[in-house]
Amino acid sequence: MSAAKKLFTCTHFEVKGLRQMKLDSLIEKATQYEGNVVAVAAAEDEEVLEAVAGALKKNMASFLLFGNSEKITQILNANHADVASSDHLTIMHAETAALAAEMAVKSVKEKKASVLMKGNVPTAVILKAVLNKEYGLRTGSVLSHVAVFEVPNFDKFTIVTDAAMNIAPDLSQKAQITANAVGIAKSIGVEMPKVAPIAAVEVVNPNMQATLDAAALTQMNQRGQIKGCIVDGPLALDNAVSIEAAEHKGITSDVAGQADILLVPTIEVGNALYKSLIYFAQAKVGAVIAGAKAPIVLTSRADSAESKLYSLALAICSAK
Ligand SMILES: CCCC(=O)SCCNC(=O)CCNC(=O)[C@H](O)C(C)(C)COP(=O)(O)OP(=O)(O)OC[C@H]1O[C@@H](n2cnc3c(N)ncnc32)[C@H](O)[C@@H]1OP(=O)(O)O
Repeated sequence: MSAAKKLFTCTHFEVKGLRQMKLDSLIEKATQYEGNVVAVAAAEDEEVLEAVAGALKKNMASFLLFGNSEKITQILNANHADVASSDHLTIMHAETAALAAEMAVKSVKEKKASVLMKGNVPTAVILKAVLNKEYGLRTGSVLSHVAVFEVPNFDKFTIVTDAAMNIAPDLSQKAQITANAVGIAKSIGVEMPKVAPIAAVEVVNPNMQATLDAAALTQMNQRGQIKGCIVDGPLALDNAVSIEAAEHKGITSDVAGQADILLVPTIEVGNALYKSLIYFAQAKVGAVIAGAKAPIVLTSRADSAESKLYSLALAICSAK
């Protein structure tokens, strides 16, 4: 597949005088890239095909749909007749979901596709295929979940990592998770992301591992071991995202109150933050797994169709 051509850089919208980052801008940006192909593993799923149809209508990418060809065709004809015979859709039959995952992963490995998307296949099955030593998409780095939020009343994207893959990362894994998130941030126009390793407090407490790791990550950043970003922590969530809260605590920091990336210490913190933003703050989100040979969209049934489209757009924007 030819390299995607990047033509579009603006990701801002002017909203009532406020320069606000909108996830819709990622859809617009994704349409400006050329030649992206998304391999969908076990595409026989109404909601996944709704996202595929939405992306096709916006000319975001071409799709290789692996799975039960009869069911895929039936769903497309019944619900998306307008795109069912699109030149940008290819259906490849697979007898089982596991085989569909393997075929989709192999198509990415063979550079026939630039993005992998999960369909009607358990997360563990597709991740096993991704991590397969023979045909998988390992790079030697940690794979991690990166979620980009548009939070009401916040004028920039808030990136949360890792809310869904790494359970209790150690310091080395946190450094790689940071690098993955920095790569995603840059792909959506955040040139020098500010990273806040989150803890319960903003001072080092030897009894709180999150604060020790945060301080070490800060030092690693200052010594050039974590590049392309500014890391400063530990920070509690309030002093990471609110300048007033940071000032109230007397924190002097390039990151406090302005964090682009919230690096959470464990999956529980990240998952609760992720879901709080959606359910309490009505935030919108797009997310990918980064760190593999290609970005991976792991949709879940709870995701809205809009969120699946944002995730696809994010994956396309970050595909190399
Ligand atoms: C945010 C909204 C969406 C959600 O709520 S999602 C729900 C919450 N998420 C989850 O439940 C998933 C949590 N994570 C997990 O269960 C596991 O870590 C995960 C991803 C399934 C992997 O676990 P296992 O399959 O048991 O893997 P394992 O530990 O036995 O390792 C097998 C080989 O894979 C490697 N591996 C595992 N995780 C990796 C990673 N993140 N990056 C890179 N490599 C990774 C691991 O090193 C091992 O390699 P090797 O065979 O020793 O060479």
